[in-house]
Amino acid sequence: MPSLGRLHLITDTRPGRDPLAVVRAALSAARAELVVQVRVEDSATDREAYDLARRVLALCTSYGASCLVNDRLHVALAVGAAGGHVGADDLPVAAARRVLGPTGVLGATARAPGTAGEAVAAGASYLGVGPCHTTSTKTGLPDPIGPAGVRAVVDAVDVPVIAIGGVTAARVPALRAAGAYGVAVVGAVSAAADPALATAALIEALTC
Ligand SMILES: Cc1ncc(COP(=O)(O)OP(=O)(O)O)c(N)n1
Ligand SMILES: Cc1nc(C(=O)O)sc1CCOP(=O)(O)O
Ligand SMILES: [Mg+2]
Repeated sequence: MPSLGRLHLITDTRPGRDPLAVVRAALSAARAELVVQVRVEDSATDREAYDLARRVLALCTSYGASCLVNDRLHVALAVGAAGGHVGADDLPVAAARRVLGPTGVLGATARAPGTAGEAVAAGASYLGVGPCHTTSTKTGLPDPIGPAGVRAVVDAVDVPVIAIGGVTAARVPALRAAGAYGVAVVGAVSAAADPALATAALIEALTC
């Protein structure tokens, strides 16, 4: 399995966004250090998800970066992405592992040590852990767990923990100190005035 990048950019496909332009800008700054997770609205069709994933994968490939697909593992397989990410409303982790096979990158959402351990035992190769801070990108989430919540999961598992939810470059040091291997962001890059500059700041915070 290839080594996992530390900065995961999740596509923002809410109305009025231009996810491909943001991905291009982020790749120009982070290059092979970036993982792009293609995430579409639940209302998007499989064809829309497939078309976006195909385009994102082509961009990632030209920079040596990895591409994952959120939720829709058949789309991940169809485009030839490196893997996918599942959460509580998606395929169970063990089923997702069967779909992706033994070498696919499989992320699973975990919010507490118990479920984190179960996800790893079922075949997750990394965990998305959060929400670390308040986010305006997704509704219906539990209260933020903060760096201490991330630390609790890190201490329980032996796979990389990717902290998610309200992550900014300024918040990265505390998350790293809590043991996070990397971070996943939507707004910190997608809503930035200069997405390339925002990506560079996140990479600097993750690698300094
Ligand atoms: C890296 C990472 N962590 C968590 C999530 C959230 O996944 P999930 O809980 O399935 O929620 P949706 O993103 O599908 O709404 C993620 N996508 N990536
Ligand atoms: C898609 C998603 N999942 C989360 C979780 O905690 O499971 S938080 C989140 C949104 C992350 O966006 P932003 O970086 O703009 O806060
Ligand atoms: Mg999901």
